[in-house]
Amino acid sequence: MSPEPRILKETFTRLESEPDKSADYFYGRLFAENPRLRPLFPPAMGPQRDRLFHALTRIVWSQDSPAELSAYLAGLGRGHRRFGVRPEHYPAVGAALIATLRRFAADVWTPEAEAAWAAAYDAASTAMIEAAARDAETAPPWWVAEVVAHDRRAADLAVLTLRPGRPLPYSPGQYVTVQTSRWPRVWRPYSVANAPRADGLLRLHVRALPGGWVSGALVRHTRPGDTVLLGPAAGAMTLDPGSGRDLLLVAGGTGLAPAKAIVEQLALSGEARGVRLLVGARTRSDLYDLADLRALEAAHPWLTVTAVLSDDPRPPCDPRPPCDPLPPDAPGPGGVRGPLPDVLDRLGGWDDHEVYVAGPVPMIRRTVTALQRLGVPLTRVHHDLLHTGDGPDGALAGTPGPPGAPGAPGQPPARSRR
Ligand SMILES: NC(=O)C1=CN([C@@H]2O[C@H](COP(=O)(O)OP(=O)(O)OC[C@H]3O[C@@H](n4cnc5c(N)ncnc54)[C@H](O)[C@@H]3O)[C@@H](O)[C@H]2O)C=CC1
Repeated sequence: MSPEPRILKETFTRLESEPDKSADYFYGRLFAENPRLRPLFPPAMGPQRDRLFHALTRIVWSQDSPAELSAYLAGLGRGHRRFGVRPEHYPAVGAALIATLRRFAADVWTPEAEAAWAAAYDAASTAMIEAAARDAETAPPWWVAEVVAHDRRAADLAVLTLRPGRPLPYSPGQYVTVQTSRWPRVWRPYSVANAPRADGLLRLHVRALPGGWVSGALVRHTRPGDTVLLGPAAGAMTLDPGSGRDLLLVAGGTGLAPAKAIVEQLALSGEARGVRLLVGARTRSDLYDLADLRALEAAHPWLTVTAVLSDDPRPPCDPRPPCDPLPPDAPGPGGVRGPLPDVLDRLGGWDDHEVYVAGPVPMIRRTVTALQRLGVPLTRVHHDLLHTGDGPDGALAGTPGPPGAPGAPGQPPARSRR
């Protein structure tokens, strides 16, 4: 290893040990010296701190993997276009970052450390600026989209259909960020729930979180005819074109959205791959899309959908067929009881499958750990740790963790709906 990554990691650990204080110092300094930059940031800075540390962590720990670092920085550069960030803003951020490191890593700070950070920041900002410039040649910084349908499936859940004013390219499994007129400069990630269509329509599954700014606005205060802004598509939870393996899709709650987009992609492509979709919900009434899923299952013999209820008051059953089915009033047979990560081993062998996992962050982490225990190589487990954490203090734009890792360092805990 060249000395620079070692120095970056050693000094960065000092910031990691005091994340709140160092982030406060960083932003305090940045805005005191550059007040014109404050309007580029959202009103509540708590979430921004998480994003800063997440990005720095990725940059520092990817120094030894240039291809991964370069892909990450390109995405970051493209994503920053929607905030109105311009090339001339970068030096001020770099100066505040180095001042923060100088202070919080004082015990290990040397001229070599200063030079290593200056070089790393210069390389990172150049990569971001260049990626943003390339992106600007073909894509807008954001898309204006009209809400063409708003299907309220429950008091706290809606399926929105959006029509972007111009085509928004994405792959099934990816997410877009959304801004509503109620909360300027506040963006939250939502997975697209359908494969790309000729008419360009996108569907989003949105659960209003308690105190959720954007999710509450989208579920309770949005009507057909309203407009929202969409950021560019991102995320690594996409089908591997080189793999013909059967798929296991593990979807918790609105984590169903990307799984459904992948199912639609396979239905359109005609690829002959078996797909097992496990749809996790707390209770039967939380299975907000089961009727649609049963219709897909009836239309495609390669698809098996199994509902998994974690908080059902009735006792669990043995899920091996013939399993105690969901009661007759449920929209279909074959339900299983238990937490999603815990039922995996009872439902089959997955070590030869390609697995996609989406849902609450703790569920993803536990599922990835369970799959690892069951012998699935981490290179075949795909997830994005998409964390809406919607609200004044809980937002973190979804960013993928390192391939196969159950959780990227620096991720804050998920907020529970309970
Ligand atoms: N690409 C992705 O990963 C996506 C993630 N999401 C996230 O999924 C979440 C969905 O929220 P809701 O619909 O309210 O889901 P929910 O809270 O109703 O939970 C859905 C399922 O996850 C399980 N679960 C929840 N917490 C768990 C834990 N700590 N350990 C194990 N299992 C757990 C539940 O038992 C249930 O089966 C949101 O946080 C959203 O940000 C949503 C869309 C896409």
